[in-house]
Amino acid sequence: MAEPPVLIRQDEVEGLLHYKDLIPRLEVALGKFSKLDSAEVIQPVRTTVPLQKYNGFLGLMPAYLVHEDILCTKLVCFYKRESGSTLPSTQATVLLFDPEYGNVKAVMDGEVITAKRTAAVSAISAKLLMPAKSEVLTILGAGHQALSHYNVFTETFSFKEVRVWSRRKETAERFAQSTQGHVTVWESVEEAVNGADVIVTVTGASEPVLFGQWVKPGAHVAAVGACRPDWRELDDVLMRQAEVYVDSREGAVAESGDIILSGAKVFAELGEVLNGTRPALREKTTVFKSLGMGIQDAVSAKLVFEQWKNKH
Ligand SMILES: NC(=O)C1=CN([C@@H]2O[C@H](COP(=O)(O)OP(=O)(O)OC[C@H]3O[C@@H](n4cnc5c(N)ncnc54)[C@H](O)[C@@H]3O)[C@@H](O)[C@H]2O)C=CC1
Ligand SMILES: O=C([O-])C1=[NH+]CCC1
Repeated sequence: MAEPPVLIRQDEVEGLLHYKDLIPRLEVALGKFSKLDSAEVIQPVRTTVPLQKYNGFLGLMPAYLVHEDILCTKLVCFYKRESGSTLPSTQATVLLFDPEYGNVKAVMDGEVITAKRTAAVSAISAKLLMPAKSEVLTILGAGHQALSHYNVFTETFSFKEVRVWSRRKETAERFAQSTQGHVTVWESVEEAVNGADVIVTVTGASEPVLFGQWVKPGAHVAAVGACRPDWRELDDVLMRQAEVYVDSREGAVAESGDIILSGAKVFAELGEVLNGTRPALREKTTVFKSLGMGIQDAVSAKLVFEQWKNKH
């Protein structure tokens, strides 16, 4: 009979999941995904169950990586929160299975995984697409994703200046106090992104907060929020003037309001760039529209479980 699943708590996941291990595995997984070989990677577009009464959704995100034999699903609830709300906007749990028998090997916290794998994929996009000499990073939003993006972007690259904007100045100030390095707080998005080489949008907005007219030509935008077909973070001008990269085309055309409502064309998946089948147009203005993928959770969960087993 199978062993009962181990339970891996949030603080343990935090200590076990490191960007230096995670980024190379995510790059391999994204590349495999973009080869569109269903004998290698199986990942349906996430199923969402609306929670109308609470302004949220339950997302089911299964994935199977055949060669690595990783079978996993994440269950994630995400919500549109009013300004000043203290309720979390994302809650997640990850289940790692034994694919041969079907038993669950591990149940683990999914919040750290979601924060770190999303930020790591944005860092991969920046590595491929940001201008060669990038000095200024602006983060729009000051929540969980803002912090994980700050951490991986400052660990991976050397920006001369990091700026933050949030719709409440106090939140941006609290964020700036919580980071290891110096972060400047800006009161308007227009000023915060002026001259920025890399812009990360990690807000809970459902209307555009970043407008193309403010974005420096050639800048790279990693757009992480707005993951419903009627939600936006970026305006039509930016979406149409930029070369648009995505994690999954199938996911993007089903779920991204920024893509669907602007009519922007998807230029490439990150995995296609990693595979060398589509170019990285670094000299152009680029948007990486991130929606999040089950395979990203799957490789993260495998890594956490491996590290956990090494310690027990
Ligand atoms: N692409 C992906 O893989 C993932 C995307 N997300 C999305 O990333 C976004 C940020 O997530 P978290 O940092 O976990 O949330 P959080 O609640 O910790 O932070 C959200 C931030 O956005 C700001 N915000 C909320 N509503 C806003 C509005 N209408 N206009 C401007 N700013 C607003 C808040 O003040 C806060 O600074 C959310 O949209 C979430 O759904 C989350 C996980 C994965
Ligand atoms: O990939 C993910 O976990 C999510 N994408 C949008 C909200 C949660």
